[in-house]
Amino acid sequence: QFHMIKHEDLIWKESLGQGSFTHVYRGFKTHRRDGETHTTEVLLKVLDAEHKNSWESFFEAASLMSQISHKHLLLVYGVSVHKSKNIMVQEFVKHGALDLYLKRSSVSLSWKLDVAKQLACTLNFLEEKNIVHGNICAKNLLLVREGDPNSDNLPFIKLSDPGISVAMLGREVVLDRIPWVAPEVLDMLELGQQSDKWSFGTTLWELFNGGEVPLQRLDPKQKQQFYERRSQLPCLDWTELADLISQCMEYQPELRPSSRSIIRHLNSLITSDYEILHAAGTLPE
Ligand SMILES: N#Cc1ccc(Nc2nc(N)cc(-n3cnc(CCO)c3)n2)cc1
Repeated sequence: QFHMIKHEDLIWKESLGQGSFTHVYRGFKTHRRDGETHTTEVLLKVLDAEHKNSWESFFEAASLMSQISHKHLLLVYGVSVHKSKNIMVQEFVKHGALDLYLKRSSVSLSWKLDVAKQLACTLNFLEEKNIVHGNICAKNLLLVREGDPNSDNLPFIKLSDPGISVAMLGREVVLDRIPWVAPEVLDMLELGQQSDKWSFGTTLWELFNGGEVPLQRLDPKQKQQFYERRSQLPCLDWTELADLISQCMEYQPELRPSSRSIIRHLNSLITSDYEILHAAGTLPE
């Protein structure tokens, strides 16, 4: 169910960082069509050699993304296997991962709210297809278009592939995914429809906290205790949004809101008055 790309058709450029058990590089893929050679800029995601036994999960994640197409889902061109290297070839997204972008840039409240709505629509699309992503986080949101503060053209994001499934990762790595991984997944290592809602809540927190890494200073043990004590992330000063985050990060999966009600909640948030008050430094009590 995959387009196989020949290794010699790949051109490797600089390393762009890493995910769980993977390294990512900028690159190009060449393909010939009616006698002409075309090159397309791509993102090359390489599975680390020492984790090559996770290659099924690695490609399963990619095939999930290529079986369905949606404007907010990253395009996967195919895979390339060469000697012991497993490579996923995906569209290169101009502005990279959202977590880094948020750390570097200041964006308006309406910018953030628009990104949140795009992610909520994507969550709804996946829910209607009964597909569980399993790794929703700001690092896996890619910024196709920046949108600029002055004019009103808005940002555009795409959700990346989920990567190696949480069931294949070691306990240490799963603990380190607290607070994105839903509490029930930690126990039974089984992803359910509702677990994406929890991760959505954490991603909203990242989005409205300037890309700050939640619970960054906690070690795996303390992160485990965070869940054992049913703790919540520090709440934002925008109460209506903080309410949505805590609804999504409800410890009982069945109490989390449907993606449709998440969309309704986001559409009901008015940024204008809040933005003015926030700028003025006087927050509504
Ligand atoms: N400076 C800069 C810059 C960096 C990257 C991109 N583009 C891009 N496109 C993708 N499809 C995936 C990623 N990507 C980045 N980090 C991961 C691993 C964590 O998910 C995936 N980056 C564009 C500009």
